[in-house]
Amino acid sequence: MKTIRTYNNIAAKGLNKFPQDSYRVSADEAEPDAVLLRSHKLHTEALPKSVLAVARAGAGVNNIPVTDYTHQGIVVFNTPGANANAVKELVLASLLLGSRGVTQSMNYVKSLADVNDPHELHKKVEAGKKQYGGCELEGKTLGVVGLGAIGAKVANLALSLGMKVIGYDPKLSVEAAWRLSSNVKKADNLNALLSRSDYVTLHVPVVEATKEFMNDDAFAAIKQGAKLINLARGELVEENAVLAALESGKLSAYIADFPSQNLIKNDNVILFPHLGASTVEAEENCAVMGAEQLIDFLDNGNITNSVNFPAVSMERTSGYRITFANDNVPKVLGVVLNLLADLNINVLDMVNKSRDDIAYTILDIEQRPTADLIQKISSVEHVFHVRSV
Ligand SMILES: NC(=O)c1ccc[n+]([C@@H]2O[C@H](COP(=O)([O-])OP(=O)(O)OC[C@H]3O[C@@H](n4cnc5c(N)ncnc54)[C@H](O)[C@@H]3O)[C@@H](O)[C@H]2O)c1
Ligand SMILES: O=C(O)CC[C@@H](O)C(=O)O
Repeated sequence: MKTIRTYNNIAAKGLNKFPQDSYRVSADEAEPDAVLLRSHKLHTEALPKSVLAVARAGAGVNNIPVTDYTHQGIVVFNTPGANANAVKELVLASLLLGSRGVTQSMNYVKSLADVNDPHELHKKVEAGKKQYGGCELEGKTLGVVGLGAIGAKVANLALSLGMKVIGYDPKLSVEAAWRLSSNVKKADNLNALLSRSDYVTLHVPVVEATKEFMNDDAFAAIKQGAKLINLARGELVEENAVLAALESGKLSAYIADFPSQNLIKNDNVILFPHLGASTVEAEENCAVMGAEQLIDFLDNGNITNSVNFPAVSMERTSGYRITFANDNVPKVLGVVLNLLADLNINVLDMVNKSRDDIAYTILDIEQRPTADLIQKISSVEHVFHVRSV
């Protein structure tokens, strides 16, 4: 029986993917084979030695100490694109909330709850509305920082609303570029985007290079009166810089799903809880994708959508499969293959891929691997993980 430890609320549709006859899934597994989680922070927790993989039902992996896990041979997965539509739709709401005084005018109407005379109410509603007039999105410019799964959807949606769209993504993958309308204009650098955009929306991961990249310098470059939407991560924005930009009027609104005390107190900030991906559909998509990736890894050794290991998959040609991970240095694969040859073990199929410092191999062999063989492969210099699956 394989075991999965869950953190957070994982959608039942995903949990139901684990076959009940071969998997036990709960929040209490003490020595799980794998972990399935959402935003729970693993940085301060020691994982049991039994854990082979961690799947993040979501996009951002900043709650997982990925580098440490890589060195422990733990494969970390995420679920790219599975919640992109949910975030795109909340960006649309944010664009409108930032433009039309919707929340403020709703509060004004609520404040009239005790005005019982219909004529008086009508007079007050009509008189009050002029405070909440806004402007339209059509014809305005949206700057999209990060054009991955979410950024591309947001950019394409904004074009359909009649907005002009500028994008900035120095690491844009070819696959992501295919998803993007050719009407999205490319900014050569961040400041070129910031200086031309009426609205700026952030869709990049938090990594060393992006931590607090929206700082005083960025706000100095931003167009006067711009509005900033951040449904990516709070850490991307330097909080004092955003407050100073709001104070000076350089920024006219900040809309985010990462509240803090200082932000809550500011009238030009519109905040939600961390809600970007909280739709039934997104939660199910993420849970299903995360579960399927874990099952394929635990049952077959295949790796899809890992953030630290190479993508490696192979159809099974025999019932006997060995997988191993090693430092990405010469000769390791040759040594393992020689070891098999010396034992007269025929290799039926094989795939080997590398990513940065890590190499990963799947070997289908003609006979059941013995514990002694697994031990011998484990002992090969630079091999740090071996499994018979
Ligand atoms: N609020 C929420 O609930 C919620 C939901 C989903 C994702 N997110 C956040 O949004 C982020 C993006 O999600 P995604 O699914 O689009 O991820 P993604 O990996 O598909 O796209 C990220 C894009 O950012 C680009 N990028 C990286 N560094 C950059 C930089 N310095 N400048 C410009 N672009 C850069 C990458 O090249 C990539 O194209 C996630 O990492 C996560 O933190 C938040
Ligand atoms: O799980 C969630 O609710 C949020 C997920 C989101 O932040 C992500 O990075 O995908």
